[in-house]
Amino acid sequence: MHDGSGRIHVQGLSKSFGQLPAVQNLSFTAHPGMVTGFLGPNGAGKTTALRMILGLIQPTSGTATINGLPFAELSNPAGVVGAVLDAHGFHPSRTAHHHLRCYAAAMNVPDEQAERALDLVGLKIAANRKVGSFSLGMRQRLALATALMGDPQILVLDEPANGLDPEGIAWLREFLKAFAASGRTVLMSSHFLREIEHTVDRLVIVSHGCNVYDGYLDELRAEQSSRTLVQTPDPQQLTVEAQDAGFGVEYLPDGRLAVLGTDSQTVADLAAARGIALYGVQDERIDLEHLFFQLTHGQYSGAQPHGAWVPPVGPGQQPLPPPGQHGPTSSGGL
Ligand SMILES: Nc1ncnc2c1ncn2[C@@H]1O[C@H](COP(=O)(O)OP(=O)(O)OP(=O)(O)O)[C@@H](O)[C@H]1O
Repeated sequence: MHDGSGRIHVQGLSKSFGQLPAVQNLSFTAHPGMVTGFLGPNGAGKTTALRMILGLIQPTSGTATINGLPFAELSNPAGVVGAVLDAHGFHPSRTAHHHLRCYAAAMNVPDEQAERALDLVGLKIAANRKVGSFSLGMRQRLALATALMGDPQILVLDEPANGLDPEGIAWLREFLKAFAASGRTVLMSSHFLREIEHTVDRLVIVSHGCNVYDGYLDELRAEQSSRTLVQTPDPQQLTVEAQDAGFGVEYLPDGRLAVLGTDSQTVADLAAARGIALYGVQDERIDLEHLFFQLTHGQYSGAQPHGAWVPPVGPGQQPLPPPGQHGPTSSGGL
């Protein structure tokens, strides 16, 4: 159990490469005891921001601190932060075990840490195989094992699910949740919301280098207007009752009613109390993927829906405001 002090704090962080503003005025905090997802389309600036947090590149302006200090000033960096930015670059003829023992020597930690780390990431069975024969998913696990060698307080992971099969993704999810539940901190990037939506507690969404959302995933869901879709032989009466109860109502082309801002139980209770028959009632699932597309204002090429959904913001129009108080944290535009 860690003491809960592992905190990453990013304040007004910016980085330009020549004329290109890769990261613009980025601010957020990754808290202990939580998995924070750092989400954005390709090229949104995630890796650049993570590299600044880890002291690998200098910001153009702003600060990134870990436990209140820039990474370079941490007295025991491997014991504070374990990072995976890239699952390549292993020596192909070294075994996984040999690779980790080299790290153990470099980090001045006991060799047993190598076995422990391999065990933690489920690679013990491949400990004596040469890394050159590893799949991308196995390399991801080995990279994670390397990051865990110092028994760090904080994990910083750039696209850790890349190359993992569904079983590997499920394993990673449980691993990271357990890591955070022990009072430690996870900051993980992804460009694919569905991949991390069951893993993260908080979300920082970036687009074109700027924050467009910073808050809890549950709040993001809750702030979206929800609808309950209802099939009834008496839509007019249900409309009157729903409106009297303060809910908006829309008529759908298929004959159903959409009752706005409530849930199926409330609508069913309302109908039952007034003796209105219902043939079907269903909460509309909030499609976070569409929401992500909306927030990133079309920068997210991977979220292009299958021809059915049209982004709510057209060229030249103002972007829709992000939800609630977690709205735009930068005026840099979506
Ligand atoms: N060293 C560099 N020199 C010049 N431009 C760079 C450099 N590193 C990143 N960039 C540019 O900065 C922008 C942000 O890149 P970055 O890799 O941080 O995005 P990302 O969100 O991590 O994307 P991806 O999901 O594709 O990895 C991109 O336009 C990229 O081409």
